[in-house]
Amino acid sequence: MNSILESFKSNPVHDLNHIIPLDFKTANNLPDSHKWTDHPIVDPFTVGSVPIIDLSDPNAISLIRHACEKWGVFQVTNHGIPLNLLKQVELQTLRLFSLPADQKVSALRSPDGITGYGQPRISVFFPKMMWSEVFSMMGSPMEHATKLWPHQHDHQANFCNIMEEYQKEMKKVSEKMFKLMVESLGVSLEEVEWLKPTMSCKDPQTLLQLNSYPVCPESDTSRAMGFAPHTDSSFLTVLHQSTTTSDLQIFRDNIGWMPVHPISGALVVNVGDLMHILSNGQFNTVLHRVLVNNTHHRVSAAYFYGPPRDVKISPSINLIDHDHPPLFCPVSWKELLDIRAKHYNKALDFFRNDIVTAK
Ligand SMILES: C=C1C[C@]23C[C@@]1(O)CC[C@H]2[C@@]12CCC[C@@](C)(C(=O)O1)[C@H]2[C@@H]3C(=O)O
Ligand SMILES: O=C(O)CCC(=O)C(=O)O
Ligand SMILES: [Fe+2]
Repeated sequence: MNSILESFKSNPVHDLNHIIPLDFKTANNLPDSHKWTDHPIVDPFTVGSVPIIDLSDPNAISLIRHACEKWGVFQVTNHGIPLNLLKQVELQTLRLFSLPADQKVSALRSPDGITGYGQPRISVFFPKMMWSEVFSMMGSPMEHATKLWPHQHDHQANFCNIMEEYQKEMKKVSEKMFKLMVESLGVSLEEVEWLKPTMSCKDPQTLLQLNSYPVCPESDTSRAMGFAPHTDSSFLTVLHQSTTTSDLQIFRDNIGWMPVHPISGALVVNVGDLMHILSNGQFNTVLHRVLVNNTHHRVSAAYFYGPPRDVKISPSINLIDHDHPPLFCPVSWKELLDIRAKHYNKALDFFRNDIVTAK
């Protein structure tokens, strides 16, 4: 079974120190284990800002194409997700991460698991720990909710209902964004046949991850890292971020790091590695990171949208000709994750036709 769950089983995290987060509530300074070297911030006013696309704009498709090519990220408005649901997700997220540490640890992600509470998966690639904690789910989070709130059945049910409803809405909006991106490339939807209603066994693989960045106790927050630089491996990621601070940043070649300022009600859409492959390198998989602040507890909800199990992604035949040979060989999401588990952000090179790399 070529699914992303299998990838986690075959690449377990051996060191519990990379799964169990710090007890942020009791930390009154930034421990050495969490001190990173300085990472300078670029002045946002000199370099433009991440495109904002209104989905009801008649030019939305060409704006999406431009944003995916030049930025690899954009913010969408008029996406159809009820604002009240976004608020509810944010409140439930704050509530979950405000629980005592031992209660959160009772729902710990297992070393070879994908769902539950813990540190970001990429922690194993860095010598320093991140100032963050995450909770991931695929479908109903009930199994974990019963551990988080063992005596509060109402709360378990509330949490699960909101998260399930949110995943349903995210699936719809991700599918919409995926179709718009594919269409904007001039690629026929026939090619991505698993989107057809008749192919119900070919469901996309998805994951919802709630991220928490507690208030940093140090005044010089530049020594802490909320989420280390990475690209997402999915086709695309739809992110809801709390509006309190501008800690999410993207990296642009020849410019540097720049912020993705939160806009109330808007969703951030990241192009991921698999979309970079499908577009034969035309769409840019965006490198991003999260800083921390010393005033607000920041939360976000990231929905990763990828192909069904066993489906191999390769550059679209519509984008290939004599002058544009396929840059990548076919790869499933699981195969990409297997290589990322060992080689992290260098993984894409392993599937490039013009680079021979030993796996
Ligand atoms: C669906 C997935 C995307 C992800 C790997 C995973 O299988 C589960 C965790 C996801 C996540 C979330 C934070 C950033 C990221 C790079 C990570 O380490 O874990 C992504 C993974 C990814 O995009 O490869
Ligand atoms: O918290 C954020 O804004 C981004 C989190 C992120 O990049 C991720 O979950 O992959
Ligand atoms: Fe990400």
